[in-house]
Amino acid sequence: MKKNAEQLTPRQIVEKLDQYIVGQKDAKRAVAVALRNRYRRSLLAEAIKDEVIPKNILMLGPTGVGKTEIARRIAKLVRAPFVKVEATKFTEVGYVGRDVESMVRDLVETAVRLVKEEKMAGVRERAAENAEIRLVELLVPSKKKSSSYKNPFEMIFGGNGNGQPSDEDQEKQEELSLREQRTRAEQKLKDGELEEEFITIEVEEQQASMFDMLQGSGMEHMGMNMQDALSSFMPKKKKKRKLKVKEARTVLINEEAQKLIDMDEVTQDALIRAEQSGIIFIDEIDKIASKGSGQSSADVSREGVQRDILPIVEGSTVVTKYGSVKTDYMLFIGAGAFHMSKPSDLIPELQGRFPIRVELKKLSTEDFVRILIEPDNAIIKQYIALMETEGIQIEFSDDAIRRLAEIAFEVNQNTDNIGARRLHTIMEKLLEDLSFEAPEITLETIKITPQYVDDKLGAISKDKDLSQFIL
Ligand SMILES: Nc1ncnc2c1ncn2[C@@H]1O[C@H](COP(=O)(O)OP(=O)(O)OP(=O)(O)O)[C@@H](O)[C@H]1O
Repeated sequence: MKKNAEQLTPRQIVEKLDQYIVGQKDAKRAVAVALRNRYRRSLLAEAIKDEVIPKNILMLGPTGVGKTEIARRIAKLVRAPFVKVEATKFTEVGYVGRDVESMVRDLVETAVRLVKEEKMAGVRERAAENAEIRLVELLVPSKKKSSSYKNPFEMIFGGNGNGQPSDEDQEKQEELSLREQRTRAEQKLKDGELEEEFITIEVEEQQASMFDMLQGSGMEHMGMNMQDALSSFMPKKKKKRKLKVKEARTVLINEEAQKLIDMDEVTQDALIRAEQSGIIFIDEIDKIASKGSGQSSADVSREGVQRDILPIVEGSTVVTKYGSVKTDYMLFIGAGAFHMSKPSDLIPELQGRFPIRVELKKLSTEDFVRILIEPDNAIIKQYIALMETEGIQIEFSDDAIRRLAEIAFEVNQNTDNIGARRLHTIMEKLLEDLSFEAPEITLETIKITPQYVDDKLGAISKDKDLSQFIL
């Protein structure tokens, strides 16, 4: 299914999003169409293809109502590289114009990780076979170091019980004995009998590259391929580590998979993936819209950030450590509450680049009830699963869930409205004691009733000062 996700119809995309996000139909439809348009564009003849640029989306709505979640889910659905940035970050002291390009660099970084993961998954079977061969070699090294040396396999299982061979036959015998040991080790590995045994393996130490060190120093744009140049001079450090066979296997599979994939190919594919299907989510874009006269220094700085962002959204080439990347066909989703400003307060050029506007609704008590129970990863399902690991069954009655939703709604009204995020803090508080005591509890089923909810949260939720800090 995932492979052909690009070909999903807008209706199917919305259905997929419905599995995770409650309501917000308009926003779901808008991103579904944007995605489908990409697919349509990919089918066009080259000449016209270059003329069709993605229509970026502006999501308007208060915090915690699903803006990021919709964008993130859609990216996951089609395995598109995705990054989220806060526009206000670029108004902070110390940021300079060029820094906005870091969002594109981060996107490429994400794309590289994504493509690498996919390619590693593609060679996993072969990597696992190679890792098994290396494990056998670690357990029974093909060359005996000395006659008194015992390999790890002998340490675990003792010698092979063949007795002392005569001098002239010794070499042959040893070879035979090693071969036999290797066959036995292979079998025991296969049967999972050695998983808990310890072996020593050499692992490469992670070293921060020069380029990584330069990042954020404002010098990264001159980095380009400096990392590659420098890394060829820097020897890779190896370190011995004692690990259980099962852990060593994971390390070895990873190492073998790395060897089997071609990093140049990964980089090339990642650059194309970022260019053709990257999604950049710019949050708090409303905070850089200036409604003032444009005279104050804050206005100037906000407008400055918009002007810095503009070329990226309009389409330009950004240099990254993996190579240059064009931003022309990336999808940009701007998001903000727009309480204090309006989209029309953005500079006209930027407004034009975000032609699709969708408004996300405030969440009601009814929405909260559904968010608690319906999504595939619903919060209540998560807590039930967590407690199950302790042998405890928690059961929420319908009216207890409604009570939780009501409390979340009330606290949002009375303090800050943080949308569905409130459900997380409320649930944490509700189950705080239970989470602590769970390992000692022998009772198998715990029923969460409205009374239980009120006992745990009633007093706090009614006290505005308290709920500000606790819920
Ligand atoms: N409509 C919804 N359905 C299901 N879960 C939701 C919904 N709205 C929000 N959530 C959950 O609430 C949390 C915050 O949502 P999200 O990150 O999408 O907020 P947002 O609207 O992007 O706000 P902000 O701009 O402040 O980041 C997430 O864990 C998300 O899963």
